[in-house]
Amino acid sequence: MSSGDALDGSAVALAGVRDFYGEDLATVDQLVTPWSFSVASGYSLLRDPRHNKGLAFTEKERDAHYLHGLLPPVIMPQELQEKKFMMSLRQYQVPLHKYMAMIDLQERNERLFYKLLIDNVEELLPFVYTPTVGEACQKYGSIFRHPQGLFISLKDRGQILDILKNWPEKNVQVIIVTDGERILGLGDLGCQGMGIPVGKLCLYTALGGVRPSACLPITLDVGTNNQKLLDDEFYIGLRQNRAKGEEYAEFVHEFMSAVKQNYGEKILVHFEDFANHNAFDLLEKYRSTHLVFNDDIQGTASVVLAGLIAAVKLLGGALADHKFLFLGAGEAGTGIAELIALHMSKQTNEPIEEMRKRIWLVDSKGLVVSSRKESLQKFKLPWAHEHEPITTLLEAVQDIKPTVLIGTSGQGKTFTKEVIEAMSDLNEKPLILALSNPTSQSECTAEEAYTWSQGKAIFASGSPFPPFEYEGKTFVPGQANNAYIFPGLAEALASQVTDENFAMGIIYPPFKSIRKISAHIAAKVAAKAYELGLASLLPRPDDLCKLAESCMYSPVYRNYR
Ligand SMILES: NC(=O)C1=CN([C@@H]2O[C@H](COP(=O)(O)OP(=O)(O)OC[C@H]3O[C@@H](n4cnc5c(N)ncnc54)[C@H](OP(=O)(O)O)[C@@H]3O)[C@@H](O)[C@H]2O)C=CC1
Ligand SMILES: CC(=O)C(=O)O
Ligand SMILES: [Mg+2]
Repeated sequence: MSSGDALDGSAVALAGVRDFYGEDLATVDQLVTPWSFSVASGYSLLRDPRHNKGLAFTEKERDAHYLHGLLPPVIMPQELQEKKFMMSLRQYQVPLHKYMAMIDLQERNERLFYKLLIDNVEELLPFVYTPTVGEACQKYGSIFRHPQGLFISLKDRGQILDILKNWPEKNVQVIIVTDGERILGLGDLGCQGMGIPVGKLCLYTALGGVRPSACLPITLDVGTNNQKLLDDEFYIGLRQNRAKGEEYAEFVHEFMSAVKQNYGEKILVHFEDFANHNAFDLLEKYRSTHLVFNDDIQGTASVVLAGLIAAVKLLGGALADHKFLFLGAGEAGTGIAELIALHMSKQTNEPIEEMRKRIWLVDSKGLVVSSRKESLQKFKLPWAHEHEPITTLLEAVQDIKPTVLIGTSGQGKTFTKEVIEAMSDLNEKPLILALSNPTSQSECTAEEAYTWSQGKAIFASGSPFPPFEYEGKTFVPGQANNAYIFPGLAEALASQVTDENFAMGIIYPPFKSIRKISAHIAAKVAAKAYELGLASLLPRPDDLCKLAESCMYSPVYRNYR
């Protein structure tokens, strides 16, 4: 196509956003891809991950699809394949090897991959997701085998719509896009950040039940400022420094326009792991024209609020009785802080400005206070309260006297023994959330939180920690990770925490029941949509939870005619 034509607003309006197949009069001047569809059989069926069943093909299917001779005689049902794969996976000692084995399986046999992930979610999540996915991104160039999403680089300017059309799935419903600048707490990983949208979309399917073909991972390669990667002979991205300013904005705008033109108004664009100097602006810029969601700002806020609502049940009192101190005043920190303030304002009928006064943030320069206003980024301004400057976290804890301490700094080991002890001196049950990922960047470990607080802390973390025994009592740390929610409702998640969970000090329900949790959250979201008159499925089904469960992707092999 002549690239510019589809990109301004008027062309988008004319072009018929749903014309995937190039059949509308409005699009006659545009080039289209000549798609053809055929039934996979024989060797190509075995090489097609979406339809491959490995040794599970029946005699009848082997007859009908020209598979005889291509497989050994045995017919192995999916359950036995699953058992076999789990046995071999457990042999690997190195987490990255488990990650690679899982990715290989996904590329070979998608349904078996998801069956494994769904049935063994607590065991496998740490490999497909944080912490291992962080290491995978750092080494993505060396372990790269097959592309699992779209790489759109600055070289593709003017042709982004064409690039989107190269993706084989037409009915995409959700895109997770990153530009790789703030990958977990590991910083700028450039094009190698692709592991994050790929991993997160696996969770949309495994945890949330969204079909895999509806999910599209995208990395926008605008360069990297990570010199180590630029010098790495196996680096897979553009070897240049990051585009910024207008060049960056125009590139992202072409992408956002092309996405809507190709997939329609309802496509969800989930922004992930952008640096905060772009993340807030992108959310603001596109929230009125696109269905956008920033997981680090909004998803994290929901999950943390859910944990706090549950924790308050354990502690007694109301959320507004608490005082919050954050280490880290970026996307996650200010996103969570704002949702807490909103929630407290709703609960107390007090203005949000009053509620914000109960929340304090520390950044790399110390406590965010009004005397710093001139030099603060916009998203920190609501938190710049009147106070003397304070430079260290320990002093901030001693002075502010928080009941809740939340780590969103991306800096490991910053909740020191002194900090945890100070929290424990101040509170009978200090609530400590070390949210930074991966494990290496966690503000403290579960063991440190429980030991230094002498078993008093209620603790949850962004990456998983195993249960820890302290003086004969077993503490099970919860995982405060946006994986629970990617768009969802905090109250719906909090209501899933049972008395049994509370008894172990957990403020999040276990991941093993995640599909039930997701259905419950989806039902609450749908109920809200009906309440607001936004739902299109009419009449309203009686049991929204059952409906949500019935819509979920099932990884069970299908029978072929
Ligand atoms: N558990 C979960 O679900 C989630 C976890 N996270 C994790 O949270 C972390 C932060 O992410 P995000 O908020 O997006 O990142 P940002 O870069 O937006 O924010 C980081 C903040 O930490 C501050 N900071 C950095 N170093 C220090 C230090 N030594 N002492 C005090 N403050 C410091 C920065 O200060 P300054 O502003 O001065 O630079 C900034 O305010 C990451 O590790 C990420 O993995 C993120 C989203 C979800
Ligand atoms: C979990 C997540 O989104 C992050 O650490 O960035
Ligand atoms: Mg993230």
